[in-house]
Amino acid sequence: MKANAEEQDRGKKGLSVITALRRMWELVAKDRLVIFLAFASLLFAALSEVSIPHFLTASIFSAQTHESMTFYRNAKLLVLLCFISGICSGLRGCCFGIANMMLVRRMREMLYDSLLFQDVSFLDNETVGDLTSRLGSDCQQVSRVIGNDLNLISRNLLQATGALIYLFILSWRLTLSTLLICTALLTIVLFYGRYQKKAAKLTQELTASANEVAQEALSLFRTVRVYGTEKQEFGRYVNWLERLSEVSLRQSVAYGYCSLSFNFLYHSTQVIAVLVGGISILSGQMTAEQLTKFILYSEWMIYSTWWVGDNWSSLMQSIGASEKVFELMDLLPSNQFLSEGLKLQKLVGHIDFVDVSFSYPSRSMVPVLKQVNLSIHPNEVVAIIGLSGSGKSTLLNLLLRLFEPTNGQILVDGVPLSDLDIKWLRQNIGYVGQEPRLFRMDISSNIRYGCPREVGREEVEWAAKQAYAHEFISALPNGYGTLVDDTLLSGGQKQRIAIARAILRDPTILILDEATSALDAESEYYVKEVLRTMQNSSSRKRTIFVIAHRLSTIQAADRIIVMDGGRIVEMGKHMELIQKDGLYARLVRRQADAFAC
Ligand SMILES: Nc1ncnc2c1ncn2[C@@H]1O[C@H](COP(=O)(O)OP(=O)(O)OP(=O)(O)O)[C@@H](O)[C@H]1O
Repeated sequence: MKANAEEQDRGKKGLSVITALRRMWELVAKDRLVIFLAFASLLFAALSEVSIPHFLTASIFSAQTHESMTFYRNAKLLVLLCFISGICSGLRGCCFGIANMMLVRRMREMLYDSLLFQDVSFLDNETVGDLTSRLGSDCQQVSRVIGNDLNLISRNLLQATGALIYLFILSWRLTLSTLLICTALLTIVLFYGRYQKKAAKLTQELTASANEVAQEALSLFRTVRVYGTEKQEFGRYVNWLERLSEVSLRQSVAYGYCSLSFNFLYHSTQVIAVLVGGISILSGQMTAEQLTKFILYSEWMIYSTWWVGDNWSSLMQSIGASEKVFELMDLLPSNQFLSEGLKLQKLVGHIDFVDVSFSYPSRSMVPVLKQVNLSIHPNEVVAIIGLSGSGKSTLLNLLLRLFEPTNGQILVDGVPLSDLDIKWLRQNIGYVGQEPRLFRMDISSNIRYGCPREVGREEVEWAAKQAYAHEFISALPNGYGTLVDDTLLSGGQKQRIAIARAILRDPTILILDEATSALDAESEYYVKEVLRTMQNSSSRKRTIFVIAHRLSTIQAADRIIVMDGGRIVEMGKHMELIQKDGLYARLVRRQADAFAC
């Protein structure tokens, strides 16, 4: 409890600059050579740049006093300094750019890796739009830290320090006035930086929400069109944009105040320098050359101070954006990936649900499964039916270990599911979900997707034939090489590809979740045939679960399980259940009536 409270407290305060920079350093430390080279070239470039005004003024005044030797020496040094600063600046930019690229790449890699290994329930609390926004714009914003912010802060700090030392040598009195002005400027810019950090966090959140709304509407484009809600969706998006504009407006006003202060203070330095310096020249305490150098270096210093502050506020924005990214990166992977687990020599396909109860983490008070007891024999074909929401898919989700039972346990070949190597088990399960989704790749790759072994073209075609998908695939312009995505094929075609994908794995356990619901009557007949072939195949037997609303498919099962309100209420063969005249018989009658109508 205490640790939790501390964590929350830290979350509220936000990430400190040091902690954020340390985290970023850990990400790029492998390539520290590039970073050292970047800082070394930054040092040389800054030192040579800060020396240029001195030699520039010295050259001009030595020419005016006809000291040709001094003039040529200064001019040569000036050329050399220009070369050094040019080469080192180029090297600095290149090295910081590389470091930047490495930082953003590793950040995205680690964030994506962390997201992919979360529990399935993680997505109940986070939205896809928000997460892709973290991966995209937030990581991009953080990438400015090394290549831009730190680079420019260090460069300007070095130059300001060099200029300050030089100014003190020239006139400590004048320097104190410049220093006072710089301190005022820095205070203003630092306050502005703090404000920017907060504004950046808010901007990230609002951008993520806007993304989320747009992603939702675009992915449900057909629904939006059919219901004519384009204007409504546009309004939802614009609502977030308006809030974003308000924040940007406030940011712009703050920036305006900051620029105004800079201009005022900058010109004050010049006026003070000319007034005090002019009096000093008149009284013979200073030469015109010294005053020129002073004005050049004080300008340099005030500009550097401004840039340090400006880059500091940009750094604050980046750190603001990094908070949620690091938070997500720090999430521990799902327990399933933490331990190795057992791999059985051979999976037989005997499954026991023992007193299994379950409620979804996002609705922990609502029981979805209540003390389910069920024993499935190897090679048995089990059909699960029941009213919508009775818990059929949930039961099979638990077998796939997408969620853990709240109570009770599931045994596979007598071994608790939680003790098994889940990756190995899933390799032995073929799964066709309620709404099979296809990846944006060719059909052949879609069928091969996730297959644990190398498969050739013949095997892919064989699986497609088994799923009665070969014919329509061959009729496509590029056959198995046709690029598809989730929208290009009909529901039934997508389901047949998903069935081919499941068959290709040669699974011991096959799960078809409403696999026939999107198929036409002819395809449904073929799928029934697939089930029958698999059941009767002499070489390979499988335990098969089918959730289907079409009773014609279910009748072929060895056993029918009827669920209601998270419990198994009936179990048996078709005829037995019809004679029992319970829920199953009612469902059959209801479907028969529906067809008669
Ligand atoms: N991720 C989730 N978070 C919270 N509740 C959920 C989640 N998924 C499903 N539920 C709830 O669990 C209950 C059982 O859902 P389930 O999908 O298992 O039913 P089903 O019998 O397969 O229904 P259908 O035949 O309509 O697919 C439903 O009340 C549903 O609202």
